Amino acid sequence: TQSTRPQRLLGAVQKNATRGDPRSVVQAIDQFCRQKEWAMNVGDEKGCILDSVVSEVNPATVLELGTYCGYSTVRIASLLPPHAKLITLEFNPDFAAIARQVIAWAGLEDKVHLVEGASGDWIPKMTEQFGVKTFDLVFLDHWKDRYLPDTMLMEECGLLRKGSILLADNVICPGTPDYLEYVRSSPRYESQYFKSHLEYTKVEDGLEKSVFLG
Ligand SMILES: CCCNc1ncnc2c1ncn2[C@@H]1O[C@H](/C=C/CNC(=O)c2cc(-c3ccc(F)cc3)cc(O)c2O)[C@@H](O)[C@H]1O
Ligand SMILES: [Mg+2]
Repeated sequence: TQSTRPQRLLGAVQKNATRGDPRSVVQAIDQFCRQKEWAMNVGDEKGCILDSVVSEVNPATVLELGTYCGYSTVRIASLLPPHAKLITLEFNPDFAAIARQVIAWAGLEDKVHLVEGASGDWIPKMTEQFGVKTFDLVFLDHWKDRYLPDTMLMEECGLLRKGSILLADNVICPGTPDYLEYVRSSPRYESQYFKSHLEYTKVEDGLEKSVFLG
C-alpha cells in the first residue's frame, strides 16, 4: 500500500536526523521539503521568526493549534525553559501519530502534550484538563477559517491575559482575512506583521504577532 507524505517525512527524519537533537530533526524536514516533497510546515524562514518570538516571550505555557507533523512543535519546544509546557492540538489521528514520533525522535516528549482532538472541543477544557489558567503564547497554524472563531473562544474562556501573544502563520498565503481584520482593528490587540515567504517558496507570506491587551 502507498505511504503518505507525512509517513515519508517521518522516514526522512529517522534516516537523516540524530535522536535527541531537535535542530537535526528540523533540518531533516526542511531538507525533505526542499529536495523531495513540499509540505505545509512553517519552514525555515518563517521558523526563524517563530524562534525569535518564542525566545523573546520565554513562555511557561504555549498552545499550538494544528500540529500536522510536529515541525513547529519541535522548533517551539526546543526553545522552552525547563518545566514549561507546550500543548498542541491535532484532530487528524494519522497526522497526530506521525507528529508523536517526530517529537519523540527530537527527544521533546516531556515538554509537549499532544492532544488528539478539535480545538473547538478542547479550548474550553484547557483549565479543567491541564490546569492551565492562561497561555503566554499561542501559535495558530490550523485551518485558516478557524483562527478567528478559536481566538474569540480563547477570549471567552479566559485563556488570554494582558500580554498574551498570538502568533499566526499564513496570514497572506493562504490568508486569514477575517482574523487579520479582527486583530488589527480591535482595541484589545496590538498587532505587528512579519513579512516573509511561504515555506520553501518565493511566494509572499508572513506571520502576524498580536499582543492581547486585556
Ligand atoms: C475542527 C477544525 C478546526 N480545529 C482543529 N483542531 C485541531 N487540529 C486541526 C483543526 N483544524 C485543522 N487541524 C489540523 O491542523 C493542520 C491544518 C493546517 C492547515 N494549514 C494549511 O492549510 C496551510 C496551507 C498552506 C498552503 C499554502 C499555499 C498553497 F498553495 C498550499 C498550501 C501553507 C501553510 O503553512 C498552511 O498551514 C492539519 O494537521 C489538520 O489536521
Ligand atoms: Mg502554516
